[in-house]
Amino acid sequence: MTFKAAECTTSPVESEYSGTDSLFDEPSIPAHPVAIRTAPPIPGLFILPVFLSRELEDEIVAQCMRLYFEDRDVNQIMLFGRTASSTESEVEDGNDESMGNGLPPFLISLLHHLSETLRPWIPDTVYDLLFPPKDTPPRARQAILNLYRPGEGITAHVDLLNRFDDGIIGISFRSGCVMAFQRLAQDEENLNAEGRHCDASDPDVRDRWDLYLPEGSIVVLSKDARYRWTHGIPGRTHDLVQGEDSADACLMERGTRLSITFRWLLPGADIVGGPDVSS
Ligand SMILES: O=C(O)CCC(=O)C(=O)O
Ligand SMILES: [Fe+2]
Repeated sequence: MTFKAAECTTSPVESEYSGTDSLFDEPSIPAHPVAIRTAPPIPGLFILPVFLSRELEDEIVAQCMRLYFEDRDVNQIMLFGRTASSTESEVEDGNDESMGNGLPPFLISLLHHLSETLRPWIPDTVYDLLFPPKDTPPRARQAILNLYRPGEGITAHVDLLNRFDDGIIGISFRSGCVMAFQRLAQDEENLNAEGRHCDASDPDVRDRWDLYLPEGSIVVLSKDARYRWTHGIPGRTHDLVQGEDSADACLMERGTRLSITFRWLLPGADIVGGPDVSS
């Protein structure tokens, strides 16, 4: 039996975990949690209910493949912008220097698009982290392009604290995947100290959440989601995901996924020294 993208299981998946033998004959799908489609209650984590248009997605993927991945055996590209600030008139004229100065024009256009798209969906405080108001001390942006073949993922990590500032935007192209969030041990200790961990009736008190990032989706990591939880992508060929309109879980086959992640470099971190060991 093969699974097509977005094909749903015919039987509802009743437990939180898929069975290893009951639903599927082959390929065998290891047990893993059913991923949710809306942001879990992690402060600072947002997944937008709007997606990139197919045309924009096609255009960006074509540029990335042609410029960075075709004919090269690489799966990650880091691009660094230049430190820039902008004046009010530049912002008004749409020539906002801070948007992505030094990054390739198609990524600057994408940032402009994101700045419009994100505004209605996230609180102002988070929006300002991503698209700072004028007079904010200048910083440089980094764009990281990751290409994942089916079965590949990224180890759970917190983006480097001494290199990147708060406010991260991630966009998924061509395929969805599950992003798993795990509470850091230190945060768990805080919860225990507050007695919240003992409250089994509180469905929000969990140490792990699996969130599905569909193709064309935009996710924002800030505050706790950026600093107090790890994020990672389990290396799998299929993801078990909450159904869109019903409670039934769907088995989603992964295709090759390109992600673009925008982050702010901390002052001084744009002087790149050694290799980035953990994202
Ligand atoms: O591919 C993604 O969406 C996540 C990438 C990521 O977490 C990173 O590069 O730090
Ligand atoms: Fe990351």
